[in-house]
Amino acid sequence: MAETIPHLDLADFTSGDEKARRDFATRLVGALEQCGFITLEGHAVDAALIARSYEMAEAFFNLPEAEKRTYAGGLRGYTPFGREHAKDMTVPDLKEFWQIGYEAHAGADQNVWPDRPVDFREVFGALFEALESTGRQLLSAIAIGLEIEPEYFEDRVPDGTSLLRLIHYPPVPENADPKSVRAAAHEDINLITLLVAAQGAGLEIFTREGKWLPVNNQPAHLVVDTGDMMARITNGRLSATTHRVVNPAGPNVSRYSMPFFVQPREDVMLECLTSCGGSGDSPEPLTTGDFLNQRLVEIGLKK
Ligand SMILES: O=C(O)CCC(=O)C(=O)O
Ligand SMILES: [Fe+2]
Repeated sequence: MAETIPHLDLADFTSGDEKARRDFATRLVGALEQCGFITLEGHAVDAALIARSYEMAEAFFNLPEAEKRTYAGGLRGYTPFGREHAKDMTVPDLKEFWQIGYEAHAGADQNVWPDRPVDFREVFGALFEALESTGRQLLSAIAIGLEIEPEYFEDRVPDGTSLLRLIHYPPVPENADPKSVRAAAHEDINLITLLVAAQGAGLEIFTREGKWLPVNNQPAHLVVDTGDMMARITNGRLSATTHRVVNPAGPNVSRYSMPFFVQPREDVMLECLTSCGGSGDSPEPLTTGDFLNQRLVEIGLKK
């Protein structure tokens, strides 16, 4: 892999003719195969909405700890500092976060909304919608690039378990365990992640050449990567690239980021795609719900 992350323009897919769409799909799958990460322009997530979302996230995380904790306890809503850890890590990540899912999702996990700041629901409802529609376009391009039915993901993802996560990494506390970092090395769990460019450096990916490469993308671009569910259904063709968020090298200030984790409905089988089989050693099919439960226990979010 080159020492830069491949960059694509989604407008080639959303506004292009048939050939441009197919080219985009081929380039997207190729870039994800080679690097596991891309940066993306030409998407539907408006720069003003991103700026407003960061203001809103900052206002929420500035609320008193006791107030934030009234929204804790489930997968959606608030997760306090020091709860989640990367798989196989003993020390927690240095972050707190808030999660939002599909309003129409059936089942126990339902959205919660804080009383303050006002407009929180409106702003993050709009951000969820913009990321959700961009995610659907990317999945449809991936389906075309993988030569499966273009509607494959469209039939499995809407109203499912996808989550928008608003993360606050506070200044690193003086008494933090020296081994803990903002986000320890991990692979994402889901099909794809759309990451709204963080304010401030810190994200690094582990390249296929075995080096940590900082991600320095422009604020208006999204960072997109593939997770373990995608690796599983493509039998490793689109593998999940390890990444981390390192502690600040300069001033010890807060960092905010907003990943949108795209994943299917609970009952959807994670089984090898017809175009990716053949080696005879593809992973056992498993439901999305079972896979998620297993991973949420491993990272300390479920007992
Ligand atoms: O904060 C970031 O830039 C990345 C966060 C991340 O990798 C994750 O939440 O899975
Ligand atoms: Fe991640």
